[in-house]
Amino acid sequence: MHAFNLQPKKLSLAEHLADMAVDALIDEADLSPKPALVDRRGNGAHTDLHLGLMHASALSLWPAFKEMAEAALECGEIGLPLREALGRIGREGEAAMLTTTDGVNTHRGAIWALGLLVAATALEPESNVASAVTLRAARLALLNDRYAPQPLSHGAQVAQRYGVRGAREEAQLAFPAVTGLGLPQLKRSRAAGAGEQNARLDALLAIMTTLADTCVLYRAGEPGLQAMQQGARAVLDAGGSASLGGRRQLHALDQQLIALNASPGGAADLLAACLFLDRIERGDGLFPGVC
Ligand SMILES: CC(C)(COP(=O)(O)OP(=O)(O)OC[C@H]1O[C@@H](n2cnc3c(N)ncnc32)[C@H](O[C@H]2O[C@H](COP(=O)(O)OP(=O)(O)OP(=O)(O)O)[C@@H](O)[C@H]2O)[C@@H]1O)[C@@H](O)C(=O)NCCC(=O)NCCS
Ligand SMILES: Nc1ncnc2[nH]cnc12
Repeated sequence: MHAFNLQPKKLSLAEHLADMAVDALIDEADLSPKPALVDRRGNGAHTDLHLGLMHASALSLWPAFKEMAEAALECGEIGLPLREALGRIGREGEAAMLTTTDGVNTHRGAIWALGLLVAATALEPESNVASAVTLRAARLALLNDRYAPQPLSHGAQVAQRYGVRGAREEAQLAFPAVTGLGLPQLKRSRAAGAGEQNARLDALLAIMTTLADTCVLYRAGEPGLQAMQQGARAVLDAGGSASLGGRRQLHALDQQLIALNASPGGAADLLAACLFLDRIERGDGLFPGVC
């Protein structure tokens, strides 16, 4: 008989989904070199963020993601009770994040996107194709949470000023930047032989080519958004991040966005959503060992 039990603990579905959401956030944070974002090299365009803080923030969200999955399992269907439970848990998750980061907004958009996707997966784990999961998430996002405060957030200010779609609409439309751009690019770059890190960078860039990132608009206006979209397109047109030409364009984009103080935090959140959905689609350990 062994002194230690070496059998891995069986995870509940909710725990497993929370693990996958946190893993996606940590993989996003670690991915380097991302233009103007926090990564292994440094803080990008941020003075108040660093990699350790992004990791701590991601880990602080595990209980919220688990609770969101549990709420979905308990409710069992898309409806106002589940939407309002997710809103409450999301707000508590935001509070936990802000306590961990001493008030710095690290993952507000990610709580929203991944929270909806975790709940949508838990509702029907066998229906794990990205288009089906995002459709369920959209149906949840379309419901009106009566208890949601209506602060004049950065996203709301920018939406008023420029008439763009922000994080709410991205979810309500079933995450077109993820299913139409990020995920297909991730798969194309892998198929073309790019290494995993470069395939993920290409997926981020594909999202950046068209996203109305309200973080960029708030910090750097329309010139910042144009620089982000055109610069990301230039990297992909030059052969992507695995090619020498693409790498040069990526370096130029990083410099340009930092000079403009334009950090694509919304695109980073959607890359995390993309990595989460990729794992869900592949069923990475989702069913065996899960109780
Ligand atoms: C519905 C909400 C998403 C609120 O949305 P709204 O647009 O009103 O609010 P914002 O506070 O602006 O947050 C939106 C965050 O979403 C990310 N984002 C931006 N553009 C997009 C986009 N086009 N599509 C998808 N996602 C997008 C972005 O988050 C990232 O950036 C944050 C860091 O931003 P940064 O500007 O650097 O930092 P700040 O401190 O805010 O400003 P600076 O002073 O530094 O310039 C970081 O958090 C990333 O995650 C936007 O910030 C939703 O949040 C909501 O209603 N929540 C309530 C609770 C709830 O219902 N939860 C549901 C649980 S499922
Ligand atoms: N890596 C990152 N850098 C800055 N803001 C972010 N928001 C989400 N991920 C981010």
